[in-house]
Amino acid sequence: MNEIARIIQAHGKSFLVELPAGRRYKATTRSKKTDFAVGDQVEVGLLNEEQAVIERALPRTSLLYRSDEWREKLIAANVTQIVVVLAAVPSFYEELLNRCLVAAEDDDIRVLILLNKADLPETANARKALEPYRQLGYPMLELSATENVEALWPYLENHLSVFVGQSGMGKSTLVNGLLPEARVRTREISEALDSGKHTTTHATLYRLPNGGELIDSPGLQEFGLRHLREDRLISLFPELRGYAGKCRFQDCKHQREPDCALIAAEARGDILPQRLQLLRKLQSECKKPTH
Ligand SMILES: Nc1nc2c(ncn2[C@@H]2O[C@H](COP(=O)(O)OP(=O)(O)OP(=O)(O)O)[C@@H](O)[C@H]2O)c(=O)[nH]1
Ligand SMILES: [Zn+2]
Repeated sequence: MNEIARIIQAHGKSFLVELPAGRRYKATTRSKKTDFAVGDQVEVGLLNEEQAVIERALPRTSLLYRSDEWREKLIAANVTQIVVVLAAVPSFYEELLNRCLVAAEDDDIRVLILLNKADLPETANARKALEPYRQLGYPMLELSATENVEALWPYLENHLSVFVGQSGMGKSTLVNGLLPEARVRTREISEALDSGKHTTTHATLYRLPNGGELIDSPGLQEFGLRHLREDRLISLFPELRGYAGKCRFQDCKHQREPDCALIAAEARGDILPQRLQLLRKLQSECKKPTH
């Protein structure tokens, strides 16, 4: 008899799935099909006490992935909130933050910008750099994972959240602070699946005591968004979308065309140069609409 399970770890072609009551199985796929992600609800057939086969994924409410010229990589499925983890040290890439914001808008996912390492004096500058994003309406929280993570709990309630951020921003430290026991347990499982290799390079889903769930994803240096449709891009920038269709030329690329509404808005200081810059960059990276 088939059961519905949740993928809680993905290791290439092998997966760890969990039934609602908590029982875990190593799972493989029937065919070569491996495009399943942590967070997926899947129908599985149980082979024995330890092993299962994934038959298919149930429809997803969201799918977060990155793509570049060569490949696509699934990050997480069914996520309802992206927690972008940033810190002043090592310094964060503002473009990566912006790419997360765009990806979240595309999938209708909520965002929380989490400025970690609040104990460091450098945090004052990072806070200043992030102020424009707060003004755009993105919720922001500042804390120190090594000191106290309590302030994060209310944001995680009733969400399937994913931690996204560059290496070194403190994602693992946050998970340790939130769930000291779960983390150790998962590392053991992870090592078993990987036949003893010590690794923390896999996304893992944790159930939270308050009803939410949390996915800790490996550090991200790049967030390719080639899969976004070029004609939808401007709508993924909440403060830019109002300018759509207001340029002199209908097919304006907002580069140096005369009477471009976006260039004018930037000159007035109404929009952030780095946001317009990313829009332009994505326009040249992304999928052309097919009519
Ligand atoms: N001062 C300070 N250091 C922190 C804080 N949180 C994490 N760190 C340190 O930052 C470093 C990186 O933390 P990790 O939790 O390993 O970072 P990560 O984001 O999980 O990195 P990857 O596993 O590479 O993706 C470690 O040395 C932590 O001790 C904090 O709140 N304050
Ligand atoms: Zn324009």
